[in-house]
Amino acid sequence: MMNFCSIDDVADPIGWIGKAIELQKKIENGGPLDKSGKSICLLFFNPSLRTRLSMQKAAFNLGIESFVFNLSSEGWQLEFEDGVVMNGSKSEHIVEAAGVISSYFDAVGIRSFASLSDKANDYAEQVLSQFVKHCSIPVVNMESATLHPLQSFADMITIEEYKKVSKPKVVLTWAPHPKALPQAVANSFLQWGNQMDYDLVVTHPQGYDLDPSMVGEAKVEYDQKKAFEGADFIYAKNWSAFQDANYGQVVSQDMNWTVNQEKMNLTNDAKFMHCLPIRRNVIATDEVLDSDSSIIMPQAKHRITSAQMVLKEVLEIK
Ligand SMILES: NCCC[C@H](NC(=O)CCC(=O)O)C(=O)O
Ligand SMILES: NC(=O)OP(=O)(O)O
Repeated sequence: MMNFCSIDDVADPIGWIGKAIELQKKIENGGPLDKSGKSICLLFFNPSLRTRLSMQKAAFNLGIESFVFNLSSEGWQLEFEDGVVMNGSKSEHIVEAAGVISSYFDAVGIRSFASLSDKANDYAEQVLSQFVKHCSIPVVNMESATLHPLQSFADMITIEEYKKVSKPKVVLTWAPHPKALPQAVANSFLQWGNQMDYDLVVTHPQGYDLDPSMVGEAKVEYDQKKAFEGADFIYAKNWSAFQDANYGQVVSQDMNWTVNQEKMNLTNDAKFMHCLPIRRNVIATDEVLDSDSSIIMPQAKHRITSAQMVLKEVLEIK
């Protein structure tokens, strides 16, 4: 066994340099791996279970090597502003970080939630757009400040699989939560839902109106019970306030908005959906989550489907 702690550990340093130059040629010609030779970097500024594991499983299914990097706990603190004098706490600029990642991998996935304090930066997608600007490889959104398209794509696949009518009534309902959460999942669900042949409704208490450009043609209904009538799909999600005056704040924790069986009985035998993780008996009751109407497990399983499709497309895998 050998260590590699200093040059003292290398018997033939000059020979190693020759060998390393040969290896570099192999790496440039598609890598020494006998699989697709493709690799992705999955960068996380925030926690994840489904996104991380479904991306890794999808990569595995495609013969792609995935490298997970929990940047906020393990990496250098990144500077995203241009032209700053970097004499504070931030050690590395996005320009170099993105450049290095681009030179190592074939694609990069980024998870970076909203700050919920700076609406302008969040809705300008400061972090994601800086990666897109400075990376020379495809960037995959693994939930950004305002959008979660891998989730919404999986949601649409799930609705397609379970719908019993050609134009289902799909209801996105706000539900209470103890913490301030981003609007990304709701925004993205509405963006994708607007592209489908759905009777699309969004219901929430006053004060939780979403960005009108995300709501699009969806009907806004402030009476949750009315919204549930005749629904084929109930999609529950919490989000914090979008309005300027109280952006990112919890303006209501009204437990009357929890999805329960009594409300599900108002629907057209609707299927219940949620992106997970879910707070049981806050967002929805155990009774709903453990009922036959709940399709949260197949929905989560389709995260692999959506991830695999996206990786195939961005990496042009035939
Ligand atoms: N990726 C799916 C949802 C992620 C995030 N939820 C959360 O942070 C929930 C955390 C909690 O329940 O403590 C959100 O709402 O955007
Ligand atoms: N739904 C979702 O994105 O789950 P994770 O946050 O666990 O990745």
